[in-house]
Amino acid sequence: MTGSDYPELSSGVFADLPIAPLDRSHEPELRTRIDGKCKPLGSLGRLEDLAVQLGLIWHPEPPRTENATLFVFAADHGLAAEGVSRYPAHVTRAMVGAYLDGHAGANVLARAAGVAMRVIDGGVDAEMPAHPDLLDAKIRRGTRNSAHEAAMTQHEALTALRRGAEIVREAIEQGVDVIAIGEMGIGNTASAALLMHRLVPAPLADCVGPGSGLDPEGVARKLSATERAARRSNATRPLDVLAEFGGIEIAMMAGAVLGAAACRRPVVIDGFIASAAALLAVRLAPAARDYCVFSHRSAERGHSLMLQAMHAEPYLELKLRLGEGTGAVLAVPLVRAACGILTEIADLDDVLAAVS
Ligand SMILES: O=C(O)c1ccc[n+]([C@@H]2O[C@H](COP(=O)([O-])O)[C@@H](O)[C@H]2O)c1
Ligand SMILES: Cc1cc2nc[nH]c2cc1C
Repeated sequence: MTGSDYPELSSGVFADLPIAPLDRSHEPELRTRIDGKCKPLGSLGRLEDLAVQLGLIWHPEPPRTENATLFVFAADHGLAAEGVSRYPAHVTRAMVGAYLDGHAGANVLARAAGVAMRVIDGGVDAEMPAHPDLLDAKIRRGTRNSAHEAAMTQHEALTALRRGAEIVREAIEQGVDVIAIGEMGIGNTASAALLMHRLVPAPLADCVGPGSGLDPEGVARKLSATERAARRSNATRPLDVLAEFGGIEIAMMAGAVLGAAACRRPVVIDGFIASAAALLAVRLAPAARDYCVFSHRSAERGHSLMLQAMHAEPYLELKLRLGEGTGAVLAVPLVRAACGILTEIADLDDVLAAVS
């Protein structure tokens, strides 16, 4: 970690993991290599920029993208009691069961993309039965209701951040090349909207949307619940904003971004909620932005503005709004393709030499 503003982050898991910005001095050499490939100059468009990003992340080694893992962080939200979601809170634990059974949207899309998947209970509001594929990292059973009180203590928020970073660091040590992050948590678009409101910053009305499917009346109810939460605290410092408006899974995903960046690995960001976590990570450690690959533009209102705040242009526009990391895994084949530009496409000189 860098930034003396955050002595809390300079201890524990972050102490030995400083996040270095990418060394852009290697960019011209990477561009020259890509320009020398057997294709018209610039013809692979934005994939070439992604190849450069991967080349810089891995420099001086060639990039690797074979082993990709999606981390789905699950947690509940006290704010759900305010009627901010179309769906009841117990959907969170039901969906964790579906991931473990292997038949949820995330499982199917991850398999289609050749991405492994891990499920983390960061704070589901239930005693989850032990399961070999479920990582128990529960901080507490859901956050507190941020319309009435802080969602988390500073200690809980920091513990969740650290745990997210640790999970990713261990995975990287075991050979994961590409990290993808996603989430499950009924009510978490309200929490993400509050983080966005303070961290972009932007008016709440530009941050709050239908989430998993509220009608206009529901969106108005969600806006007034988030306004009540916002009136309770004027926090703007990222760690305070996180503790106030919470999201244990959001904290863990932010930690995952910081962990991936510290270990110099690309981290593929899913939709609205995962992007709020990336925004938090970037506000804590701006250099973490260099390691983020923004997968898709969610249909959720506010996502475009949030992406803009990070100067991010996502690769896919599929009107997805499922979450769970579904958009992130769909972008992994693009990440692998971009890697192949550097590592596999033949040089034009060699191709021409074969016919001369
Ligand atoms: O990723 C997105 O852009 C996205 C947009 C809307 C909803 N979701 C998912 O829906 C849930 C949150 O919706 P809500 O309405 O309960 O706040 C949560 O489990 C997310 O994974 C996800
Ligand atoms: C069924 C269901 C699955 C989800 N996955 C992510 N958010 C979700 C919300 C609902 C309601």
